Amino acid sequence: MTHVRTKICGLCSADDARAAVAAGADALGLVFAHNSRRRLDAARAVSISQAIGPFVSRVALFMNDDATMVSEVVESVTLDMLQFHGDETPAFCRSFGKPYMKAVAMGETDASVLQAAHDYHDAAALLLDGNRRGQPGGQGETFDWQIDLSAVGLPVVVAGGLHPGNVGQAIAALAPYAVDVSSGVEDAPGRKSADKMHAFINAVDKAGQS
Ligand SMILES: O=C(O)c1ccccc1NCC(=O)[C@H](O)[C@H](O)COP(=O)(O)O
Repeated sequence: MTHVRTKICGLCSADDARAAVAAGADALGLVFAHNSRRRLDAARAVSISQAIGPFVSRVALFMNDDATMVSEVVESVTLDMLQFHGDETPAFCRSFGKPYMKAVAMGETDASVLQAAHDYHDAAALLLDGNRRGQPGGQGETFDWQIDLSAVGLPVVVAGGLHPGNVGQAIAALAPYAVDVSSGVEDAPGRKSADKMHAFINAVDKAGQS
């Protein structure tokens, strides 16, 4: 039996954050990327972060945002990890003194997970997302799960187009450390569904038992 962890991304309210914690999420994602429809301002991010209880990780997302903006977020919001979705270099990712996760855009044929694992060898994890390079994540797009991750050497988080009905298949195909979901547990853009979050985490737990 494997405990596959779940990160729920793109929380836009304190109520949704509480519901995600109640559903059993291991980590919650707060989006600060300048090009996101789920982007938070500092005041809202602080209120969401305060609503998240202990033992649940708070992860802040960025995509080609400038260092000053990232530093301001790191200074004003309680966070456990940073997640970078753009062309940020390894030096940029590690420069904020927080553990970080680097996203790899899998929605194109030449995405090399092994190259990313080599370049970002000090990352806490690699997150494989279904978007094309340069496009924002969180669009509900899957990627081809028929890939061999055995040589990656870093924890892998699978994201992109997951929902309660397909996350079991993704886990069976890729045996990831964790899965990450945003659109697949929403009722409307930026509004999470407590029922869908429960169904998603139940499906993850079930897949980890088989
Ligand atoms: O969510 C966004 O708006 C966003 C914008 C820019 C970069 C990344 C963004 N989101 C990343 C994610 O939410 C996750 O990787 C997510 O699990 C995948 O999203 P989805 O396919 O909607 O489940």
